[in-house]
Amino acid sequence: MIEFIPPWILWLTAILGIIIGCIYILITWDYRYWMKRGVPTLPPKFPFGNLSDLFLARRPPQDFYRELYDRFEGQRYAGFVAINEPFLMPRDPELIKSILVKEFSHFHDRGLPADESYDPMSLNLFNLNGKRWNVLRNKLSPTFTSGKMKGMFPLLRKIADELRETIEREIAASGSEVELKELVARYATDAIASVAFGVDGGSLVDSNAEFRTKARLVFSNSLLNHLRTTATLVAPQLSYKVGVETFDPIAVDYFVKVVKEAVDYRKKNAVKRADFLQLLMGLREGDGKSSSDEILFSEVPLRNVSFSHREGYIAHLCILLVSLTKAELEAQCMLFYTAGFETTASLLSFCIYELSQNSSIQEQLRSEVDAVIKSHGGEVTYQGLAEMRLMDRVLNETMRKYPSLPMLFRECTKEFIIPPATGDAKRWKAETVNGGTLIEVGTKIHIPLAGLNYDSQYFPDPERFDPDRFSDEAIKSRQPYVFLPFGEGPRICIGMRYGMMQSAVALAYLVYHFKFRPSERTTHPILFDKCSIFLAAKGGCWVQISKRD
Ligand code: HEM
Repeated sequence: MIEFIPPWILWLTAILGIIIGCIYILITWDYRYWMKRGVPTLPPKFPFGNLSDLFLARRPPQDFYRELYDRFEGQRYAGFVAINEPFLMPRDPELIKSILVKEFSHFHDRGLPADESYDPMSLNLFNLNGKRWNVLRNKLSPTFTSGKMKGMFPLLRKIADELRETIEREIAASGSEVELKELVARYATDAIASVAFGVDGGSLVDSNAEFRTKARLVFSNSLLNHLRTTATLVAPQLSYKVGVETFDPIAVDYFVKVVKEAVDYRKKNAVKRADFLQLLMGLREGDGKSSSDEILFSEVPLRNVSFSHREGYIAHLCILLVSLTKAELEAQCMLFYTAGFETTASLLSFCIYELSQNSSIQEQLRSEVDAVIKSHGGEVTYQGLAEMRLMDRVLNETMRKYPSLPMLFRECTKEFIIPPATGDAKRWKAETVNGGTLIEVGTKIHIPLAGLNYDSQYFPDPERFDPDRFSDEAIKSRQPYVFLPFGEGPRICIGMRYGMMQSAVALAYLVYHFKFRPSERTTHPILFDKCSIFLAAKGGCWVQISKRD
């Protein structure tokens, strides 16, 4: 038979065989990485390692990380492989604290690509590493000071009122059954457009406004988008090598155009606003004095810096003096735009879904909102929001049950040894360093938020929606570092306070004007979308909404 096969086919088959063989060896080379170190693990499978279910969208990311966490009950940490990159999953809150805070100098990066030649959008604060991140973080921190937040408040209130009007229109046109996720995403999109860029997003008025349709592209739950996000987050090195882009290129083009027009308009008309875009424009033009840290830094004379630190000091100073490039400015805008709506939309929609299922909590919250609004002259005010204690607990409990991201990630940037603990299983001496585990530079860390949030030793009866878990006493009596919806340490979410305020304003409006009941279109307990690394309900988040009398 073989003589009938043309030789070129034989050659091609042989070459293909060799290529596949090489890829196989390359990917599986380190599959015994954790086993060799005596770290609890599961056998990886070609080609996705331990993350096949995540990559192939066989299980929602939230459920996936929860199960991975639960399988290693009693262990302080476990090790896995994402395609060919080893990652550590810490379970112990003390170890988590070390990684995020105490030993931050060993774990200051997320290990994501940040390289203009690969993708200019990767130069954003979330991706940036080391000193570049540090400098930019200091420069951007003034975006959400208390003063700026107060300034944003009237804008948010106006958009929350537009949300109310839109829901009323929606009910009048299509009945009381409403899909909330998209509605509140439109609110959050318009809010960030207005407070950060001074632009009218117009997506509440028109669901097909370009600002919204392009935003949808970034977080669409298509398999392709799922592969892109998952690969960038959990196997960044490989994604970098194969050129996976950070955001959808059509959305990027549109948004870059919007930012350019806004910048040109402000320059041409000498318009200045106290917002994020203005801050960035100042940095772009070299007016970097807005960061208090920077001023502090430049005021330290060189002679006062110890000799061993001079090199770092000078390097730092040089970076500070360099203003933001055009690509850096656009990358920050794109990140703030996208970070601002998906997380808030997820939080608000799950929150209202839970309120629709728990009518007594809904009523208690409504009583609180009514009372505070009444005591503030019939208005939702900045001060009034701070007085809504149950509101804060309800939002926190929502983030416990529905964390936007199923895990936090870091990369080890300086060798670290996890010290042994008394309860650790016995291991061969050769596997350990002074009885501890050596974490090598480049090792990725995935902190399983979804697992911690449902661990019954920290949150008894975890499926129950119970805002009292976040009363002052309950927080005090709980082990710290088990609830981290915004992350922790120097890389904590920069938009945390704004995200909470934006959600609270909308929730106050919604609870004040409407009542919510369960809809049969969304199951209870909720099923999550398998194709979205950001937590999303499968088929949307439906509730029955009626106007209050
Ligand atoms: C409810 C709303 C939000 C949630 C739940 C959320 C959650 C998170 C989480 C979990 C992280 C990773 C933190 C870590 O690794 O320790 C993060 C980082 C970040 N978030 Fe948010 N976020 C929200 C809203 C926002 C908003 C409104 C913005 C901006 C307008 C924003 C901008 C960012 C940025 C820039 C980072 C990267 C910070 C850095 O690496 O220095 N987030 N967020």
